[in-house]
Amino acid sequence: MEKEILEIGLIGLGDMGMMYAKHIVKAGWKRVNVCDIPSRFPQLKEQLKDSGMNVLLDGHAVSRRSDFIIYSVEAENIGKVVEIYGPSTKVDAVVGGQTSVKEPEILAFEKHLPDDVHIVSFHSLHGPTVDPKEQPLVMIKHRASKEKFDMAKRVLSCLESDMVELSYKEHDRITADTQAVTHVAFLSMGTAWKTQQQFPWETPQYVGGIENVKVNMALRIYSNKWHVYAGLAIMNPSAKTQIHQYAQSVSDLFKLMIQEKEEEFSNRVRRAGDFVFGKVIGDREPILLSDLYLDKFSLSIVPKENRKPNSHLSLLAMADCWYTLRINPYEHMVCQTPLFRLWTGITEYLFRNTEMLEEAIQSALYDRDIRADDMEFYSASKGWAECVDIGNMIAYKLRFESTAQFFEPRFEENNKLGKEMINLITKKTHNE
Ligand SMILES: NC(=O)C1=CN([C@@H]2O[C@H](COP(=O)(O)OP(=O)(O)OC[C@H]3O[C@@H](n4cnc5c(N)ncnc54)[C@H](OP(=O)(O)O)[C@@H]3O)[C@@H](O)[C@H]2O)C=CC1
Ligand SMILES: O=C(O)C(=O)Cc1ccc(O)cc1
Repeated sequence: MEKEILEIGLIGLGDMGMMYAKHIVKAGWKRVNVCDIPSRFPQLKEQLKDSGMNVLLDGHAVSRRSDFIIYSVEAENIGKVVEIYGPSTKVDAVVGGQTSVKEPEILAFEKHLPDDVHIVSFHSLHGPTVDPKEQPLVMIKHRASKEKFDMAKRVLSCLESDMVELSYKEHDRITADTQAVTHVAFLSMGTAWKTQQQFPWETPQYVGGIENVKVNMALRIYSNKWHVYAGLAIMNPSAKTQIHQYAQSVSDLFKLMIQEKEEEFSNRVRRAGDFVFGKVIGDREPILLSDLYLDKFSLSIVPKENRKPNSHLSLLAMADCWYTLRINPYEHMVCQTPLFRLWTGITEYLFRNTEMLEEAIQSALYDRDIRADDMEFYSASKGWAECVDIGNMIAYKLRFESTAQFFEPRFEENNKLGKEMINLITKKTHNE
């Protein structure tokens, strides 16, 4: 009955908005009102004429008649868009948003929505091409009665995601670590490869299991829309501290490496490893059982026997950053994205594997070939951290797009492998 009466509205019909709308229609909600910017109205009306969606001209039309309105626009635009359409919200409706960072969204809702509407925000912790089933979905009951919150949960239950209730501040603090820092690490790898005009699949340091994760996930990020990553890094007030520390950890370790200060370097790495992984080893099954699992996801043309050891500066710095900020990544698994899980998985893999860790420390200190790569990685991570710190969206876009262009020819093939890799790691998550 409810599915026939209640009207669900979506403002913003990009990748995520469309994914939500399709699931909601499929679940049997009969009145799903959607819009994108007004200039796309004629094209969307034609394209979606048999979709079961009711395409409307703009956010005013959606807001006036919908009982549950979902904003699914770019984080940098949320303030402006809510300012325009918020005052048209139907009395007693529930309003939510799907942006990746919650503070700007909640502030926009508080500022521009009438007092007689409810606010329930949320965030699917995966991209639009990942099956939402059993992926985390953060639910934020910000200003809502229990009855309205339950209604929002009933509508979103069609995603079959695992709902986690948090406050918006908790959400931003945790995702600064699970998402923003992870992205900076992968973005920096991409920038470093591009600066050297080096394709990692042609390079002997990037052969084998955990290297495949680095290459694949870095390219996966660069194949997506820059505004998603820029928004969640630049607009999240907690992200700056964590990204700054990651770049600082890269810098501190790199300085010790080039000075060949073996004892200090190796003590610092082991201290971080003990703090982050010391207690978990023995207590829980590793995220990645074996890097052999990941061997089949290679883009590499270099035979495995020609592999060269890698210093894994990016992973050593991650552990150092967690240690310095006293962050336990396992406590953040409630907000894990597939990327964060893979990233934590390969870091854990390195630290659990004594031989591999020793090899990484030795190559970090004494392998001069690797220093060139690590120097570029150091400088790329500094550049990304500065860009986020200054908060310049245009600089972020230019940095992002110039590297994306370099890798573009490999996106299609890479994303096929990435999808399989994410399926594998997701299956393992739910077997735990
Ligand atoms: N992509 C991802 O992996 C994930 C993204 N998110 C979040 O979801 C949100 C949407 O991301 P995503 O779908 O990927 O991005 P898209 O760029 O694909 O979609 C955003 C859409 O909003 C539209 N839009 C902008 N202004 C208005 C307006 N005034 N009225 C109506 N529509 C408008 C845009 O239109 P146009 O482009 O024509 O201007 C665009 O179609 C972001 O906040 C992102 O952070 C959350 C989880 C995962
Ligand atoms: O897994 C990741 O971190 C991604 O890159 C996909 C993504 C991007 C933005 C989100 O808000 C949630 C997921």
